Amino acid sequence: MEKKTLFDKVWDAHVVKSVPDGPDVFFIDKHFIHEVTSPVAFLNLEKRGVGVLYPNRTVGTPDHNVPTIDQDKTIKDKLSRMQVEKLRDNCKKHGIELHDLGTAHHGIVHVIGPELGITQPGMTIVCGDSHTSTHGAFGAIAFGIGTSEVEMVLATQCIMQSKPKKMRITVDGELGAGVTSKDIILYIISKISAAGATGYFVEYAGTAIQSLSMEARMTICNMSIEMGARGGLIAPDEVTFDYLKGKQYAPQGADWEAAVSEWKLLKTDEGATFDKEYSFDAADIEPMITYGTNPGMGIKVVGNIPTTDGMEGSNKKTYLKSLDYMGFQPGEAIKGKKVDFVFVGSCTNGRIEDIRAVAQFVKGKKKAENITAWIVPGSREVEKLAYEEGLVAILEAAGFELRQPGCSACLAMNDDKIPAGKYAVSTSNRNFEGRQGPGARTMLASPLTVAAVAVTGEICDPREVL
Ligand SMILES: CC(C)[C@H](C(=O)O)[C@@H](O)C(=O)O
Ligand code: SF4
Repeated sequence: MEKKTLFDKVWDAHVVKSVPDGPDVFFIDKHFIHEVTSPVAFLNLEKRGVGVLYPNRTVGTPDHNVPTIDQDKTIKDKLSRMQVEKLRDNCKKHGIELHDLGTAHHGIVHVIGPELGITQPGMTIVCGDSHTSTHGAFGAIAFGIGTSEVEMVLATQCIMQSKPKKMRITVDGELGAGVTSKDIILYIISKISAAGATGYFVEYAGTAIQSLSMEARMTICNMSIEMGARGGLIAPDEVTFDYLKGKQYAPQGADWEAAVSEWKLLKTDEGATFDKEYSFDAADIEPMITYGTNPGMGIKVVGNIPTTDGMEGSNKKTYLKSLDYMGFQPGEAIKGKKVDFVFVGSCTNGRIEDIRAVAQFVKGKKKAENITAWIVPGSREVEKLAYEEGLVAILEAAGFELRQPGCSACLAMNDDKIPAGKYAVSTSNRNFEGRQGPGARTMLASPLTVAAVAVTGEICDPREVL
């Protein structure tokens, strides 16, 4: 029998029609929409007089540009208000489920999908958003699409897709103390570069990956896109099933049993081949931080910023430009650099385990005076748990400011902007120039490292801060 990878199995099960030498017509099980990339798609449908084919396969939430204070009041920013209102109108008109601002399951689209059990193994999932790759943690094929494809999915529940190449990244062994899944993915990207997986769909495998919780797996799949991959996925296992069991949209009763036995088949066959393979040893991974302006520019927190040795021409120029933006010199240590802001949130690390990790670390401590510390839960559910578990009290006592759910300072489309020239250590996924505000300098790290930085006020090794 033909040996198949997990990716092949899910892909092949969703091809409606194979077009010789052309892209496949590909069926989409679930479609998430948010306020930024859906309005034009709906507008075009309207112009064409076309409806939404399967409204119950689409779920919406406003997340990108919503304010994170006073969410019960009218949104002040005009563009944001218009986009959120458009999303509301479009969902209402087409009978699409919407988790609106202030409702129990509002939040970042990639946080609420898994939380509600909408995201399930073996599914195909799309959203007009690159970090749709997050959902791959469940053994789903999940990827971002453009607005014209959003329109196509709304109208037909299908898109045209050429099958990407397949890559497997295996991480075996045990993680050291203070090393988290965020460090794994920052490490991988630093090794293979921000373009290293371009054209591939990545399967993450190995004992270090299997040992992770669902939330930690989501952090890894989330950042697949930051190394150029179309998406990333992890074979579902007992951890996945335990996470999903009893969730609102997960199958129930006899359907649950049937689903789990199907899901258990979703793994790469022994002997199946990949177009490219990488292997890493978990023991080599230490707490990581980025020093530059793409997520591949990462080093261990105890490391030095690379020198320009061996770099030439435009590469060297781009590298120095990036360091100049960050205000860093080649060869210097990153530890001890003063920081102004910390941001805990986003679809990478804005889930309850992340907030627990930060709260546990800062309990009984105070943030440093030079630090402004923002904590933005990924969803209302996360916010609720953070209150119930007493985490908010701990964080506020330490001097953190809690905001309401949304993308917030991850991309600073709302008022949550880091001022120009200031340094932010952030649990999010992108450190591009101006990402967190014009002129803002972003350094990506794990929630644990961010917590340690909040307390010391400078780049530090969380393993050394008691
Ligand atoms: C606004 C949206 C289209 C964008 C994306 O696709 O990822 C955003 O979520 C981001 O993280 O940059
Ligand atoms: S939290 Fe950040 S990365 Fe995630 S969807 Fe929002 S803007 Fe994009």
